[in-house]
Order: sequence, then C-alpha cells, then structure tokens
Amino acid sequence: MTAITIAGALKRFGSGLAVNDVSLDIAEGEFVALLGPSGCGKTTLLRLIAGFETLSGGAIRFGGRLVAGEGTHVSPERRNVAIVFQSYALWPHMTVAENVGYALRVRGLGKAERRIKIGEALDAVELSGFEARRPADLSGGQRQRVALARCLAMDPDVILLDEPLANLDVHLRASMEDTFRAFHQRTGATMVYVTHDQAEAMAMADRIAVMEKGRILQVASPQTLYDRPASEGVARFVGNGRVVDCQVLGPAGEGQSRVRLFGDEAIMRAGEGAPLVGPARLALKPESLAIGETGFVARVRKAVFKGSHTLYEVEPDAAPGLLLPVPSSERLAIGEIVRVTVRGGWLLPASVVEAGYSAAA
Ligand SMILES: Nc1ncnc2c1ncn2[C@@H]1O[C@H](COP(=O)(O)OP(=O)(O)OP(=O)(O)O)[C@@H](O)[C@H]1O
Repeated sequence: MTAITIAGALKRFGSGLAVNDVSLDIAEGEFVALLGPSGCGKTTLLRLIAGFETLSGGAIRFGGRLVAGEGTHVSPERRNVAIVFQSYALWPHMTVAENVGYALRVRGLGKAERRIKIGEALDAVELSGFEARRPADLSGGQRQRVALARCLAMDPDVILLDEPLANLDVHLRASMEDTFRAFHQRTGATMVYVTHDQAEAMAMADRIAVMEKGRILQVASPQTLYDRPASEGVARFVGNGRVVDCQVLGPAGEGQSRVRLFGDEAIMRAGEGAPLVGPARLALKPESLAIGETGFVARVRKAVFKGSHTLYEVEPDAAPGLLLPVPSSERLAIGEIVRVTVRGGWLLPASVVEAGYSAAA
C-alpha cells in the first residue's frame, strides 16, 4: 500500500500532448477512477504510473519515493505495481493455481508458502476450490477474478486496472463491481481504475478524476461530481447532464438563488463562485426536471420507454431547438403541451468555463 503523488505530469507523443499537466494526489488505500471519453489520456496516465511510458515532464512519487521524472525512471518491475487488463492475460495451459502462483515461483518462493498465498488470494475473490481448473473452463467473470487473485498474491503496493470489465456482459459487470469493492475493502490496496463508464466509476471509486483532452477537469467524490460539478464539461459528462442559459435574479437563502429560466422563476442551488445576479449557466440532470402543475411551458418531442418510467424529451417554448430529458410515469403524447418543474438545478461557477480544474473533494 502506498500513496501516489503525480505532479505536473506531461506525456508528449510527437506533437500531441496525451497527458497535459496533470496533478493528482492519491492517498494510501484510496480507490480512484480515471474517467473520460475515448482518447482523453486516461490509459496513458495509467501507463505512466505503471512505468510502461516515460514522462515528458513533471514527476510521479510512490509514498515519497521518486519513481518517474527529474531524470529518474524506475522500471515497472521495480515499482511493485500489479496490473489487471480487460483481456485477463491468463496462461491457457496453466491451472488457476499455477496462474495465480506463477509470479511467486519466479520470485523464488517455496511450494508451501506459495500454496498459502494462492489459497488466500483465491479466497479473497471467492474462487476457493477452483485451483485445478484451467482458464478455458471458467466464465469471463471467473477469469477476471483469477486475474485479480494473481495480482493480489504478489502483494503489490499499487493495483492498476485498465477497463477490466469491458469484455463482460451487463449482468456480470454488476456482480464484478461488487467483487472489486469487496476486494478493495479486504485488501486496503491503493487502486487506480481506468474506465469510460461513469456508472462503473460511481459505483466503486472513493474519488473520480474526470479527464478531457489530456487534462483533469475535476477530482471529487462521485456524489460531488454529480451534485456539484465544477465546470460545464463535468456537468455534461456526468449523469446525462444538460447545461442551459438562465438569469439569476438574486439570493434566496443559504446557497440558493432565485433564477429566471425559460420564462418561469425557480429556486436553484448555487455554489461558491456562481454569479449572484445576471446571466449564468445552469446544470440540469434528468432528475432535476418533472412534469407538474407549475413550471415552464414545453412540448413533448420524444418518448423512450424505460420500464419503470418513460424518458421524455421536451422542448421549452422559450428555447426552440433545445431538448431536455424528463423522466415521468405519466403517459404523454408527442406534441402535448406540458409544464415542467425544475428542482435542484446547479448554478455553475462563473470563473470556470472549460479551462480545466483540479481540486480535492
Ligand atoms: N504510443 C502512442 N503513440 C502515439 N500516440 C499515442 C500513443 N498512445 C496514445 N496516444 C494518443 O494519446 C491520446 C490519449 O490516448 P489514451 O489511450 O491515453 O486515451 P484513453 O482515454 O485511454 O482512450 P481509450 O479509452 O480509447 O483507450 C490519444 O490521442 C492517442 O491517440
């Protein structure tokens, strides 16, 4: 277990910057997810932490020990990191026990000691009794759990996971999320988890670093990212959010403002730095909107049945062309005129537009 400190990390490929001035402090035993769209630089950042790539600038420390930057590059084998890939990378000709114990054998551990460590690791991922099976006789989820056990058996300081659930179906993903959470609680390992799936990141991570174009936009707990995004990019990326124009009319008590939105007035949550009066940007989640008796006037343009509810897209009369998602259990017709109540919209800070933002939760 070790803390990881990334200070001003840069990675250049030719003329492009895959990682652009990233600073991130990961505490000992913390589970941090790197979340962002394809090509935002999350895998490159993970590879820099592992030591598979060399830094073009900045520094990376493991618990105060410099491992990269300032003329130093400690090789991956000497960083004591374990990596779990989406492709499992198990040896097909070896049994589960041999796969888990392979690195221990290479390290020179005796048979008895190996057996104990293999047993403990398989127990941690609930695969006791599977020692003699071969990878071909396991499901995708079980194979991924063998890969986890293999990295656990090595007693790594840091566990890096690169989209480990990408190859699994939806049901397996959910149960593997439980496995990862339990694994983290049990081992207390420092874990860095790369994903483009926000539900996955939300379900597991202590904190999420949202990345875009090589930069970190915001680092915060899942709850904070969802409820109080620091920028438009995060507000849009997390939780199917929309960002719209509004007018702030004035304060309405602690942390709240009265706002004019689509010709109607409503109370919104306002964070530090949100405009106290005048034009502002408002972040809305589908859950912030409801069909009601009061609110702005809109027309139903689209309906998608979701089982427990229908997700409608409505077009405010005051903002032609804009479509907003509104969940409702009512049956509404396309073209119907409705009123939409807004609850819990979030006024974005005025100073932070898309410049990139980094802060602890
Ligand atoms: N070895 C390389 N040589 C040149 N360019 C690279 C290399 N590796 C990554 N890049 C570029 O760096 C940028 C970031 O890539 P990276 O793989 O880190 O993104 P990502 O967020 O992990 O995306 P994905 O989810 O698709 O894997 C991309 O523009 C990519 O094309």
